[in-house]
Amino acid sequence: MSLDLFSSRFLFSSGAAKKLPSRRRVTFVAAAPSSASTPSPARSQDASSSSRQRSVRVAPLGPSKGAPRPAGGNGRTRRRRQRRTVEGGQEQGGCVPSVEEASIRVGTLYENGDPLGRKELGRCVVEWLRQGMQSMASKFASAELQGEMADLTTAALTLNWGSAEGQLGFVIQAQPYLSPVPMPKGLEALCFKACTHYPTLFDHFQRELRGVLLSYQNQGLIYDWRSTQTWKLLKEMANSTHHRAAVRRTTPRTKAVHSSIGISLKKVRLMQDRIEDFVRHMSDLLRIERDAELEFTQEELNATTMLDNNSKPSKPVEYLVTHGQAQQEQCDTICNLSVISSSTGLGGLHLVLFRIEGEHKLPPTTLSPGDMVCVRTCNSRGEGATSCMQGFLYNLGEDGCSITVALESRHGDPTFSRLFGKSVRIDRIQGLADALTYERNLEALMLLQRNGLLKSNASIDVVATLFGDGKDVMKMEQNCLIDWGESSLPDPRLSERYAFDDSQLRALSLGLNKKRPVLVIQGPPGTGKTVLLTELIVRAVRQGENVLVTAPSNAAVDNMVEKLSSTGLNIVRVGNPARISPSVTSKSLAEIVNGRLSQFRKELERKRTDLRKDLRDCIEDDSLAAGIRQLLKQLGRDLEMKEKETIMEVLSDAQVVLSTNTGAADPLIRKIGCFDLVIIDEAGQGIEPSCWIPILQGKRCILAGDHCQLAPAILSRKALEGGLGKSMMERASLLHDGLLTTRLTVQHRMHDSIASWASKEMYQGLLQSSHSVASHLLADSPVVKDTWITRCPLLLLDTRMPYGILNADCVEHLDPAGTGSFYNDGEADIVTQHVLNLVHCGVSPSEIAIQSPYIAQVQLLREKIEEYPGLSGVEVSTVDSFQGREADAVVLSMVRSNPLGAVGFMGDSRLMNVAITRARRHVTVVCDTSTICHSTFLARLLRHIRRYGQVKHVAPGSLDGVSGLGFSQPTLPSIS
Ligand SMILES: Nc1ncnc2c1ncn2[C@@H]1O[C@H](COP(=O)(O)OP(=O)(O)OP(=O)(O)O)[C@@H](O)[C@H]1O
Repeated sequence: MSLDLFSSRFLFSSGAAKKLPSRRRVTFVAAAPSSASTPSPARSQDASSSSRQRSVRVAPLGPSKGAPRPAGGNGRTRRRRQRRTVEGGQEQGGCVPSVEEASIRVGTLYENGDPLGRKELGRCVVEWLRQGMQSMASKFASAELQGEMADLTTAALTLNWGSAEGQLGFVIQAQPYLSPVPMPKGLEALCFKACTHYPTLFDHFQRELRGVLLSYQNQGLIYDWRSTQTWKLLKEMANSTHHRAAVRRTTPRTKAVHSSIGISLKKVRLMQDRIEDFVRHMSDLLRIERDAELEFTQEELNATTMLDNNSKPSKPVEYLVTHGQAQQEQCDTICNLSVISSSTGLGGLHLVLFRIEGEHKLPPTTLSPGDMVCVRTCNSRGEGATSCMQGFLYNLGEDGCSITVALESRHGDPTFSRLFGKSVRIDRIQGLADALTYERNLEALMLLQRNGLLKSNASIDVVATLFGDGKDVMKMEQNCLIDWGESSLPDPRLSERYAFDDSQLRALSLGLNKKRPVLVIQGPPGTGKTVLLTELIVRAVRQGENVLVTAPSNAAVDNMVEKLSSTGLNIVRVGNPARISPSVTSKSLAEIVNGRLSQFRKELERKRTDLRKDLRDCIEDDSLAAGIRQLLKQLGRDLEMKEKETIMEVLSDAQVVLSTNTGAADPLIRKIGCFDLVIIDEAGQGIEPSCWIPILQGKRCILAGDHCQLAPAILSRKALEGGLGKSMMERASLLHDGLLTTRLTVQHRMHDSIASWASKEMYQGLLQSSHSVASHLLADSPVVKDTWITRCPLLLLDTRMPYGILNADCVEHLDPAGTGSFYNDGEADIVTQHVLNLVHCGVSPSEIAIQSPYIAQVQLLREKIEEYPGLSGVEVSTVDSFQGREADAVVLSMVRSNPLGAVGFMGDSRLMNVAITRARRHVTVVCDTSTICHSTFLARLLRHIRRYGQVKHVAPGSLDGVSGLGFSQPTLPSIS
């Protein structure tokens, strides 16, 4: 249906409404009233001619380009939009609507829901509408007075205002009454929008009609305004289903928007529902995992060997509850300790000093600072008598008799007081269920649920992005609240440190966009995530942002601290001092604060000494002594106060704060307030609840990592299957068609023969090698001898001899400690011999890393390597703990050798991906190929090495060249 408003013929002023030939085709001539309040036939011609100037093609179909949008969006955007429209209108000249406006299809406008609000239209437009509608209302009301109502009613009913066509008819009828009223200058577009909007017009008309009728009633012209024909007719229309449907189409409730994210409240509620489901599910999984951890912890504690029932508790054996050689890797225990003193360390930790009873020294122990320990009192047999108190080993005293443990005392109740005067035992337990971590994860979920979508939440854009749907994200972008584009870099190629490749530059540019709430940097091994993050942090600080950097593990955080140390930024590492790597302690909060307080402490100590001396001198004088004691107490309080002040000073001055994900819940960090940017490194390795701890403290976040490398470590199968093992990074990278993610594609670490295996196996062949590293070898270094080994990027040392013979020394053994770990003595010998060879060739020990997925093998290898002083500096570690790092030469001991072909951990593609890709120039895999090839994944790796590298059959201890390596030879024959 298309109606030309000004070809319409409907003569109100005649007082006789003509019956319309058809409801589908309506033609009117609207005679506008002589004045705003009393329309008169005399002025109708003028009105009609003036209204001709703004002819409108009415076509109740879909909206056209340039049609005013329905109310919505936030005020700022709307105003901007209005301004733009108004400016456009002015260009067309004064009150005359533009051609674009004139051809607006008002079909959707006239029927489009709730009235445009007073705020939206502004006072001038509302006044303009009021005048027009008052004039129309007066016309209706005067018809009632003049007894012409019957005709009017007929006209109205014919138009059937309650129907869809009727609404359009109403809009058309209103035009002649609005035309004579001059539009407020500069607001023509808004007036135009309002005068074609059925609910708005109806709303104003109704209000004005009531006013006019009321004034008639006041003048005594009518008895009760409510019982007039006119009003009843209007109410009838208002109650019609069509009218209601038109108004209901966009009800105010659905149109109400969240003022921070510009999304309708209805959708925000959906988002909140999603958050609540997520929080409920994750909390359940955390609880399941926690139970599994507790069970495991209990088993570990129970497994701690006690003294034999029949043995006499004779000293000094009882100090060390011995475990088997292998068992020491899992659990080490020291008994017969007494509490000497306690003091409060930074962050509210209670540092408790224990000393071995009597004149004895501490027994040899594998305990080292940072180890998680359980502290209990014990009886003379070493049996635990109280429940376990968790803590960390802070340090082992240089006197060889003492040990300090940092115990948590979060509720102001130092429960360790019950340890005083008792015999205490300390157990190191790996995988001890950490109550604090669990509580912090749960707290983060609770905060997400409670505050996630609150206006006051700094990270609301991040929450909305991660829990909204595609349309929500688009809406936020349309409203200019967020921006997914790249920021313009001053000169991206002028990095002081690296010539970044294109994918790195793109990530850098996206990461510096302050309006981007979430960026996922997905980077395969060696693609420069760590160096990129370093650069990003430097530049973010330069653009005025303060940054919180976290990672799931202490090792990964310390890795970032190391990288940032050389940038000149003011960085602070927050966390338990016992768990911070010694190489970065200078950047730890405790160290910095201690440094700043050293003078103050010295001064305070001097005052204390003087006061104590005074106290001794006046011990007789009670009041004087009491006064001195007060002063001593005051000194303690002063120190405490000064410590607090200094901590806050250091933290608020810091441009970058670093901690683990769970460490970010530290009240000291929370006190700093909101960060501009939160960066999570190794994000693929952390469980999602832990990532919410830092994320909720920042305005935007960057997750960097690789979900093809190590995943979060989950103990419970049920929790794993429930999704706890899926990292936030993995989830985010699948959201909104990959909108949040950018990929790094060029690796700058490995020889291409090494990288091409990872590329094929894990990255669909998309990982390219930078030219600068694609062919680099050990032999390229001027200090390394040119031998066939140093010219070989991939080497397989096969413990299975040709014709399937296996050396008896090279079979796997289960750890007798019952840990489930395996070791392989023969393989350990071969690894050691090979490393010796590499060192003989000139490879620096610090550039060699030995890895194995089995802790028992790692322990064995450490012992073997320690036997050779020339090998000191060679890193021996589990694959997990070497993630994020690199070495020129990597030697991997696979351990498994059994007739069943069981490969255990080795079949985990992510683990192998990490293990192999740590190497820059050379990888040696030591294994029993006949066992390993039972895994198709590993068989492909062996094939790859055979094709691009060298294979040798080896036996341990063969110094005569039987192995083919000639281990006794310091220099090896070159293959060239
Ligand atoms: N643009 C570049 N130019 C030269 N070298 C680079 C560049 N980017 C990264 N590198 C080098 O590549 C190596 C790997 O970088 P980095 O450790 O940052 O990678 P990563 O993605 O964090 O690796 P992984 O995930 O395996 O830990 C480093 O030696 C680094 O110095």
